[in-house]
Amino acid sequence: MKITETFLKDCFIIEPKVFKDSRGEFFEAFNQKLFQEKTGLNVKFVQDNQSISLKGVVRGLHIQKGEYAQAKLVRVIQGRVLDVVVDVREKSDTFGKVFSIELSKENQLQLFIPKGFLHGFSVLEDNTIVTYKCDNYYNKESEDGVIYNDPILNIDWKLKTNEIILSEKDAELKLFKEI
Ligand SMILES: Cc1cn([C@H]2C[C@H](O)[C@@H](COP(=O)(O)OP(=O)(O)O[C@H]3O[C@@H](C)C(=O)[C@@H](O)[C@H]3O)O2)c(=O)[nH]c1=O
Repeated sequence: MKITETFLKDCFIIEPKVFKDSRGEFFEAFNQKLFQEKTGLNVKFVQDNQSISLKGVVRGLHIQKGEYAQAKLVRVIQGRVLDVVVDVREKSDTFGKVFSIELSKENQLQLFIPKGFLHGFSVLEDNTIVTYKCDNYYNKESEDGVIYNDPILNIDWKLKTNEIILSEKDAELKLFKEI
């Protein structure tokens, strides 16, 4: 397992060690001990989520605030997404900075997102399955978010404008300057 910190502190790219043989392949999708050794972070995951989406879907940008803040470990088990995070930790040197990475079934990369980040992804292939571990439970009242096409963040979601599919909730999210 190779773990590399992105230019956003505490946000890591994880590349699992894949064992291939005549049957197929095997990899450890998560190993608490190795994760802690290589990141220095003691994260305890309590919820696993999975979504399946059509090409063109954008989910995000989402965050849970306060006592329900969540760190997440995201991977794709079918298809391809552009995974996007924004550092909104008030005292961070990289506040407001965006990081994005393609996660796919093929590249098997994972992104660890610390608490205090907005998170979203655009779906680049039909029937893409995204799964992610969270270190805190879902809490509707703690949800907040920023609209995907915020002019300050100016994120390139790698989709054509006319193919973007949003939930009603995501279409009404606020601007970055309001969060
Ligand atoms: C996120 C979540 C949703 N739900 C329910 C609420 C709602 O009825 C339905 C769909 O929820 P949403 O529309 O919020 O799902 P979605 O837009 O996929 O929300 C997710 O987006 C990505 C980008 C994240 O980072 C996640 O933390 C989460 O916010 O599922 C849960 O029961 N538990 C959960 O943990």
